[in-house]
Amino acid sequence: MTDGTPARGTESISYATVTWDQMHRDARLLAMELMRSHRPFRGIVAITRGGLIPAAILARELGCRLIESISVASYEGEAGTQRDPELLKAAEAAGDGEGFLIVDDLVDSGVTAQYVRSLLPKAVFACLYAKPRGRPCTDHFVTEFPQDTWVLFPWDMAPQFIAPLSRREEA
Ligand SMILES: O=P(O)(O)OC[C@H]1O[C@H](OP(=O)(O)OP(=O)(O)O)[C@H](O)[C@@H]1O
Ligand code: HPA
Ligand SMILES: [Mg+2]
Repeated sequence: MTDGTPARGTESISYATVTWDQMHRDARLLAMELMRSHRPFRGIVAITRGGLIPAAILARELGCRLIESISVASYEGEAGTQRDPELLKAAEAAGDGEGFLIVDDLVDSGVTAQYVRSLLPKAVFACLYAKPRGRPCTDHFVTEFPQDTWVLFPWDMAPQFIAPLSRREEA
């Protein structure tokens, strides 16, 4: 797309918006599920950049103070085409992942999750949102979106003035 709006592939795509409030609520729901189903985690590994905000909320709720990060790049360009994941920074403090929780904002194709899991095979993986193809790659998630829907996160949006219908030339 010429305006920079992301679209994976050439197929038509719908958009779903996620607000800060919604993300916060979903992260708290995820924290409740994780508290119910796991022993306390030694630490959290946030997948940058999208995983950083959910990781901060989960760390607060779960009482985790050891936060590691892992940086992986796989999407590029305005069209958002995906290439093989490239490791920009490893999660050295997490070893093989034993006792750690890996956190990301969403799983789409599952490529990022699969790659990070291969590096930290003993960690639990959690994210807020999942699309059908990525769903098997996560142990926990809160909400599913259709595969052909692009999720617009709050950091990708800004409130904008919009003219009333009566003032729009082509209303
Ligand atoms: O399941 P996948 O198809 O691999 O897609 C999911 C990944 O894509 C996005 O990150 P992106 O690589 O765009 O980088 P960012 O987090 O830095 O925005 C998102 O935050 C996930 O990490
Ligand atoms: O739907 C999405 N939204 C934002 N970033 C993404 N990265 C992969 N899929 C998505
Ligand atoms: Mg990401």
